[in-house]
Amino acid sequence: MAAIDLIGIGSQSLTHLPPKLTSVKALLAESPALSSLPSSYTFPEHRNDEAFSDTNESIPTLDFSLLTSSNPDERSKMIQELGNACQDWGFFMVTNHGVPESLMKAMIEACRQFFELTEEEKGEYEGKHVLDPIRSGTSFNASVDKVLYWRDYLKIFQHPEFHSPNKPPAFREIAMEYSTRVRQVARELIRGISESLGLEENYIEKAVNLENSLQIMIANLYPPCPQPELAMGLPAHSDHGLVTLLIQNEIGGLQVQHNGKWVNVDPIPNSFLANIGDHVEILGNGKYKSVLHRAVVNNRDVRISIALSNGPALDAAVSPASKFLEDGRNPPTYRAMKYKEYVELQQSNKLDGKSCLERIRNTTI
Ligand SMILES: O=C(O)CCC(=O)C(=O)O
Ligand SMILES: [Fe+2]
Repeated sequence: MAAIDLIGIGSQSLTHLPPKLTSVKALLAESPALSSLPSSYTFPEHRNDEAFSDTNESIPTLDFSLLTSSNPDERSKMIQELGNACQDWGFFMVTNHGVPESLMKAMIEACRQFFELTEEEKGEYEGKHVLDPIRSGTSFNASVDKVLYWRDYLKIFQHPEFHSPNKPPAFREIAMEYSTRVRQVARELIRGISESLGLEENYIEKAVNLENSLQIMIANLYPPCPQPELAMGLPAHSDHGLVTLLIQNEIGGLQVQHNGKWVNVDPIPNSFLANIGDHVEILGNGKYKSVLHRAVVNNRDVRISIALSNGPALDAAVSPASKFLEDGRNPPTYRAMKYKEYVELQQSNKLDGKSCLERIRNTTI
């Protein structure tokens, strides 16, 4: 594979991550003419060997306004569609959600500006424990990842307590408004999902103590990569919460598992890409699957994505709804664990291409 010269001024190759470089951004600032991927980011196995969908399948699109429609027929039709989307894909696009496009763009811009801060400024949030309310870093879990991922991140708790970095100055106000609006969309989706599972509309809300739900903003930066086919932005994983709502700048990179094959997802502008997380899979005792997805990188454009993970309250221990256990004939597939412990379990380990649910699956059945 020919090495690609990112900005065309000669070539330079790095085989090791220099000490003290804490982000992909810093690596590229230090070596702007980097033409080959440092070995610390190179995956030995070839991604192109994996099964790719050869059909033109695309994830379903749901019109959010119909979910909140006062017309009961429209609403029940939409609940049915939501249930089908959860069962067939675990992923769907949400349009007509009512969150202003200008706010979505401002949020992406604020995150871009955060990543532009100096390493020193970002350093305040580095090396933190997984339950610290603000943390930034690189890769997924750089202390245990054998090969580093081509990704820098910022993770901030937005609820039940709101947190924000102090810089850039506009971040706080934009994030406060954005996360509040997204939480409203997430709550409606959670109600719809509850109903689509044949449960009371507010069953999930009560079971997970949604009033005190943990909402985390995860901003991901994927700079252009000299040999993208050898690197990975974020490996296959499922999300730990209930519903994740994702936006991105206009650059694609997300791939979703569907029927055992990878499918590229190109979101339509001004929409959310939604997916269900592990805790919806738990609540339905496996009826809806929390689907594996990953982010690949490219050699041209900076990609920014912002995922808002909406989960149970930290101290809620969620278990399958009794309806799915059918008087004990279907034993629970997962053992109950406090969400706090589950988040710690997922975030403190390597992402190994499997869902964290594998770790709490009951093996005696
Ligand atoms: O960057 C992406 O599109 C995926 C991000 C993601 O899956 C996550 O942050 O959990
Ligand atoms: Fe994810």
